[in-house]
Amino acid sequence: MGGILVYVLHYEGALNKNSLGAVSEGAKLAGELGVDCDAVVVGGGDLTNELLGTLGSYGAKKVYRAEGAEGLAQPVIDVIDKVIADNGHNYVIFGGGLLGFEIGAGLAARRNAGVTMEVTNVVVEGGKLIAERPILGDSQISRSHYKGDLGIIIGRINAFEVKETGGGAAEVVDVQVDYSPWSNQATMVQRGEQRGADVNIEDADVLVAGGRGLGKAEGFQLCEDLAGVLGGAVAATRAVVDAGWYPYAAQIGQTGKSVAPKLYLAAGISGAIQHKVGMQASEHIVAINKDANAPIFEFSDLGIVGDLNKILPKLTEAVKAKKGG
Ligand SMILES: Cc1cc2nc3c(=O)[nH]c(=O)nc-3n(C[C@H](O)[C@H](O)[C@H](O)COP(=O)(O)OP(=O)(O)OC[C@H]3O[C@@H](n4cnc5c(N)ncnc54)[C@H](O)[C@@H]3O)c2cc1C
Repeated sequence: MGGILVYVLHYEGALNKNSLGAVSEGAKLAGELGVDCDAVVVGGGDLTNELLGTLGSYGAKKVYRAEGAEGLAQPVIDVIDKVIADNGHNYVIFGGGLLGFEIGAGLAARRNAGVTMEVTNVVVEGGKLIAERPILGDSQISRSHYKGDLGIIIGRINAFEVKETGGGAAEVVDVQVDYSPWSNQATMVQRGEQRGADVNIEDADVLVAGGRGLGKAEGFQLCEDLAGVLGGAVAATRAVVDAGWYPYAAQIGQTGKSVAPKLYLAAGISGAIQHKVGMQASEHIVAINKDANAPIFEFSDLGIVGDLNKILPKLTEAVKAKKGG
């Protein structure tokens, strides 16, 4: 039986955290199947043996390295296609994200494989992988069985936990690829930089989340002030991200990130199911909403009915005073 191959994204000499989660998950599953988990990377000179060797500590046995354009789907599809043709992997795992969707879909078409996206859990049954994904507003779980030689699994962002296994350096294997004539027709013109994109909301113990109740983009200053004194970070609902008030990197929920901080303070957020699924695992949930019937109060530990414009600055001052500043 072939092994599991995981695509690893990188940017400016650093490996992507979601991809490390996918490698950790792939290694765990490979252990249960009795096969190897390998990784594949595409890029240029910053992909050193030293950097790629570190994937061994997340459970990767070999790392296949191809020189090519990073950040575009078609060249990566060519590379993965070649690695599978040469080594017979039966599953490919992606950590998620738009590029993962595009590569996974292209690879499925190229190799006539099954593909499941937004996967939150993978289990081994009868020597095969089964991908599970929430459906119908996350109220049910759908299970994908794969027939044929290849199954493609695209995770939901942050669904797979990063785990170091303590393994030694992975072996780096260079792959020569004849790119398809169309694969290098597109070039990366610019990578978007987003305000707040550098904030790591998954690792914050305290999140102050803002919704449409903030009224306007500038309203986020109230959340940033409170998050600042609490040593936390700022999160957002899809409604405000879609409105351009805050970057997508901070979006919590079904189509954003899933978080589990010690404290999740929701200001001006109604508590829609699609938001709830991304934050309900928080240890303590505090909600501020002017509507006493807002759904968020149904799953909050503490609810404050009132105007956030008055409450947030007072909270910030109170925390500052308590800290003696
Ligand atoms: C397929 C799909 C996927 C989705 N994915 C996501 C997702 O990942 N994440 C997500 O968040 N949403 C998602 N949504 C959208 C979701 O359904 C809701 O529309 C969204 O979460 C609402 O955002 P909100 O709470 O900011 O806005 P609203 O629902 O408009 O709520 C604003 C709240 O602010 C309160 N308010 C107003 N003024 C004040 C004030 N001065 N003081 C205090 N409170 C005030 C109001 O009472 C209200 O409860 C998705 C929807 C679909 C269909």
